[in-house]
Amino acid sequence: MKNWYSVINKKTENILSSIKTHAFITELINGTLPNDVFVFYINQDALYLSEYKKILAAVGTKCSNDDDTQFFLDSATGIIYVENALHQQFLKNEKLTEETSPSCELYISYLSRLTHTCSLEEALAAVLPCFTIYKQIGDYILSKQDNNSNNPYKDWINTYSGEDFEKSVKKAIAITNKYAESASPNVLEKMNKAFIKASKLEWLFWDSAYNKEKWKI
Ligand SMILES: Cc1ncc(CO)c(N)n1
Repeated sequence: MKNWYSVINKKTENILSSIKTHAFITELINGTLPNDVFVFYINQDALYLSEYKKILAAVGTKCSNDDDTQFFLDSATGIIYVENALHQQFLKNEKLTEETSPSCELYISYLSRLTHTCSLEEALAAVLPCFTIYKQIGDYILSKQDNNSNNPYKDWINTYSGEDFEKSVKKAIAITNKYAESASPNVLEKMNKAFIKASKLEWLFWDSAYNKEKWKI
């Protein structure tokens, strides 16, 4: 199938718009998101990213094309820098937890399971929303900023609406589309499921941060 991403992107428009209208995002846009909620989110995101980078490296080693492998290994390395920057800026002087929230754990575990026990095509489809949704949400938030300099979260906003991230998102889409081109209908169906599930988990991640989700026991 040609241009698989544009088809699945359309199919998941409802998930993207649910993220755009989520209180976490609307309050991030107008700068009223409570600091403790943002800190909870960044703390969980740091825990998420430290596993996600290993997942990207694993996806990279599954690719047979050298350029594709390099891309995922570079993305994994890039995440280490992002993590450190976010840590230093938003988490200094904060009390942090090492315990992943249930939704964070679920997202990491889902990606890890697909990467290690399913086909490369499914793994590629599962990790893609982390790129594409953050790009779309980053651009959306930036488009709603009249005076970005007053927003306490502007550095976070600029990270995901920037050009470097855009290049990387385009490349991730191109690689996944290339594999989809020669995939069977059965594999394409599995790729769709993985992309949809991971997109829902993106929504859940914001929602769980907004509610400062705890383990019930
Ligand atoms: C949960 C989540 N998904 C995607 C990204 C973008 O890398 C992120 N930082 N966190």
